[in-house]
Amino acid sequence: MRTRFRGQTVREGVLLHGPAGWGEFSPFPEYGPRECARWLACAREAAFEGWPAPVRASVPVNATVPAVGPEQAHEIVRRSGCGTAKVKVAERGQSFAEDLARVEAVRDALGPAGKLRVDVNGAWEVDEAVRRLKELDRFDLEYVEQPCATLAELAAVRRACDVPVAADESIRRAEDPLRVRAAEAADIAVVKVQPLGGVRAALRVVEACGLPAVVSSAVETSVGLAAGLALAAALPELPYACGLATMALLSGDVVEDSLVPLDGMLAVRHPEVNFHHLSDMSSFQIDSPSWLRRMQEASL
Ligand SMILES: O=C(O)CCC(=O)c1ccccc1C(=O)O
Ligand SMILES: [Mg+2]
Repeated sequence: MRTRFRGQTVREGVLLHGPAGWGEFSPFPEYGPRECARWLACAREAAFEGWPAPVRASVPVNATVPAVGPEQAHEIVRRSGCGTAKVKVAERGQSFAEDLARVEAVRDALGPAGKLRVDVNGAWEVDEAVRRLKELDRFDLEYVEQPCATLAELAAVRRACDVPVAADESIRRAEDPLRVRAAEAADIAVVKVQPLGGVRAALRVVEACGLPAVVSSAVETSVGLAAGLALAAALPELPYACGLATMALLSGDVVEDSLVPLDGMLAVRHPEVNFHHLSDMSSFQIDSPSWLRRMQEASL
């Protein structure tokens, strides 16, 4: 990876090939077999079934800004060509002053017409969230993603402030979407295809949830991103830019023609792995026995 993201600097996973094309199985290191079963179902769907028909040929995407300094944040947004940016805030070990400086730099790079959202990854208490969102909203927030950890806290933030609330971590398990709706905890659902078990499973989650959806990546290669793109392409409504411009966070890819946006849009496609690309790069290393074990355990 180019910069640390979610505390990680290396991204690992398995690529599957089947009659429908390539699939990616790349659960984060801390995920156990039960959770990994859904990630594997997503890869299997990509390789063996393929995806539902798209209703659009391209998808608007946001630039993703990790918890970097303001100059770097400005540069990331400027180079992305995207009119929407999502900024990570509340990174462990950083101050709120650093968040403000990063968000200010991103607003400057976007200009007044750009859309700017922040992602807290559940790190704030309710009072803290309400106070900080009031301050951050001087940079005009489109929404805040997962300001607090629990549904009750999300609902409290939503009642107390004007910034729309998106649920991300609260959507990950199949039984959660209905509870998000019942708790009136969010205005928007962030959906990721691997943790939800594939494109069809994620479409069902969005339908059950009844909220506008933002498709976001788990920082995959172009093979994994293609599944998220297929979901975004198949959703009946897509009112927000999606978090699928994350190839910019990785230092390498496994396909020739990477899924990177042009003028803030990703063209819908399912790219093929390029073997030359893989074998040419000494930077691609993987511990195969441990990944085979993870796949087997996820299949039980
Ligand atoms: O949504 C985006 O812009 C990019 C994806 C992203 O932020 C993300 C990627 C991997 C794991 C968690 C998250 C997250 O949204 O919290
Ligand atoms: Mg998030």
